Amino acid sequence: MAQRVTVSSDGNKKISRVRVAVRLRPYLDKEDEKGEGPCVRGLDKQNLEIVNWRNATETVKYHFDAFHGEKTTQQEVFLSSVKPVLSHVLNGQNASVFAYGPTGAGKTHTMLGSAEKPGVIPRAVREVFNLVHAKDAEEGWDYSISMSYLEIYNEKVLDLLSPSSQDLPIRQDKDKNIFIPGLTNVTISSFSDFDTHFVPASLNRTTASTKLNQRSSRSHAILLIKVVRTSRVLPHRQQTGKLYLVDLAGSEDNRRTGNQGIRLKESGAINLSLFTLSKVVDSLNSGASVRVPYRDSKLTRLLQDSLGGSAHSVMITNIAPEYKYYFDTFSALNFAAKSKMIVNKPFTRETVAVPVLPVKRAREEHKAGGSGSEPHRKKQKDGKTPEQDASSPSANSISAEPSVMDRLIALEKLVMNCQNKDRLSVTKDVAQSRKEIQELKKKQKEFESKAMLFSQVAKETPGSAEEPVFKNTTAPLQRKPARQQAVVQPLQVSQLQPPVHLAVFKKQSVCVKKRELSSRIELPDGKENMKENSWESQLDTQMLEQSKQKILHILNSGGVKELKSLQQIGDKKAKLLLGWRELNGQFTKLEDLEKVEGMTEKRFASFLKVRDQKTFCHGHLCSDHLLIYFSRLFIVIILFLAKDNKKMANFQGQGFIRNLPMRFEGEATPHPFPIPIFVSAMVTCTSLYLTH
Ligand SMILES: Nc1ncnc2c1ncn2[C@@H]1O[C@H](COP(=O)(O)OP(=O)(O)OP(=O)(O)O)[C@@H](O)[C@H]1O
Repeated sequence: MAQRVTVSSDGNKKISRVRVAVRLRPYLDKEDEKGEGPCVRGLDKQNLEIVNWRNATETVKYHFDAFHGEKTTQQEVFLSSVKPVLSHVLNGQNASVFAYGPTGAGKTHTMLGSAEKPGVIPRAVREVFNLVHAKDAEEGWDYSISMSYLEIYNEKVLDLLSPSSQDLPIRQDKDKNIFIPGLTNVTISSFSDFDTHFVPASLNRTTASTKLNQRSSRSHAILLIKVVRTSRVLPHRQQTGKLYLVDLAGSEDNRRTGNQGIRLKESGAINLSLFTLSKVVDSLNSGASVRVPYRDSKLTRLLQDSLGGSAHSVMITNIAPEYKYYFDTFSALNFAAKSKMIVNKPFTRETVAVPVLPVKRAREEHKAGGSGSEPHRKKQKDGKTPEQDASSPSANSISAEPSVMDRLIALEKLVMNCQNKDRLSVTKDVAQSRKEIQELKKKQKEFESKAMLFSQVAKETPGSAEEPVFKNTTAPLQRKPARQQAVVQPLQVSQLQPPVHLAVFKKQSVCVKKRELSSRIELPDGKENMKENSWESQLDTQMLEQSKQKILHILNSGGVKELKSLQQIGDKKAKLLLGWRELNGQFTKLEDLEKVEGMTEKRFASFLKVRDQKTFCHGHLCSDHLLIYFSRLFIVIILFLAKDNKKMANFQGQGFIRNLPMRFEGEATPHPFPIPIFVSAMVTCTSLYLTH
């Protein structure tokens, strides 16, 4: 009996950049759309250009690993973009191919294809079998191939090979491999065997008709092909390579898809997971110290290995030529451009068989009910087995040292099995065993107390409990410093536009009104007042600017929770905002909000109103405001003491002391005693402060 121990090391990890290919689908047969001409076109085998929406006379150019034009065949896409990564799977490494792009752009066509034009999935599986057969003869390895097939629908992981199963959990083992306990894993011995399982399972996938696609995928589908090869000679090295073939659901603009009800809910889940995918790519590009939000969606959790992980990855971005897809195409190309910055570190996963002490067998027998002949992992009737945690004792890597409990059980077995010995020696053995058992129990208690102590320390250590398990501490990612590799010349020009000044904003609140007022009032000695007035306006403008920047920051980088912290933004609106951002990129100004679906002009106006009120009442801004009030009070007192009733009248005219008692308003004769006035002014200022 032997058990398997992991021997793969970090030493053989080489850097492998995510390969990004773009595929342009041909026009679908609507003659009127062809008349407009395409919004995007290929320049050569790696370059393409798209019309610049900011300036229609210019184009934005992109460079990728491969560009597949509308005439490219399924075979050509497979040969140039997919075939090169397949050989790694036979060497115990992971590889993934995923199709990305807007709805109706040809992802399913690329991945699945049709009977006449088979896509990447059937071609890749056939090729894996071909490679295995070619290798089989020449080397001393035995190969075993198995498959799993799942979809992520409305943030639920569903087993397509076992459709009755519920939402499955996603886990990570101690070697940082992602796996799904309970997911069906069926052994396949030939391509036709694969077909037998795959075709009916594909029919289980959730699809529906939308305005943009008759048969739109409403879920992300992931096919996993696992290749395990075992050396025929001792120590029976075993290498496990996984191939993920992913057909993502397309990003959707619901104004165009016409989605409602359940379709709208599906669309929300799709857009949200694609948005998280985009955030993951951003985090990976911004440096090793940034937390990568893999856990924010099931999709990114599952693709963790393919993005910044240990897989050889290929992304095929599908785009459409029609103008109605323009913004989807533009944002898909930007996503593709930033994805090619990501580097992975593939390595071989290998285990070797090591002999197990007989006591280990005793333990297994004990677990299996004592029969010893029953296999530990039960096979289902049809050869399907649920996936196991690679770190569990039944899987690959187990500590070679038998536990105290194992040894206890083994001792007891020894005692039970010695019926042929004579009584004396049995008694002697039993006494000896008891002694040993006592010692072992003592040892076990020691271990337990140490373990408890250790877990307490771990809890108390700041950050240790919060440390995300997916964080790869052993292999820091290497990334190029430059973030943008796409050649985006016209965009760069337009990005140099001067920033929009706050003063031109539609709803400008108090400060602008004041400025207008001050310019209208004729002051006899206006110089001082103008100065004071502009200083205040400046302060107000700064506060508004700060508030505006804060809101823009939240709009551009916040998740649903942060967006909901904004006034007037509820759960639904937050999701719409995220969707808008996913499709159109960053909000450059608050007015962009008006373009978001469901944000009417009226709602936008009330959003701004609340924003202005918030600016003046919110936390630290209030202290600035208080400062203004007390400065005003100070000026009023000086004017009062200087008996300058005229200036005071001007001051009042501008509403600076609007709530002060009438008698303060510059009487014919100055007040003989200023203290009551001062007290009254203090009370007024405080009440002003509180009421704001
Ligand atoms: N390269 C191509 N050649 C011919 N037809 C294509 C090509 N790409 C896509 N199509 C056709 O375009 C239509 C939409 O394609 P497909 O269903 O693959 O889009 P999708 O991106 O998967 O959409 P969704 O995200 O909504 O599932 C289909 O009828 C498909 O046959």
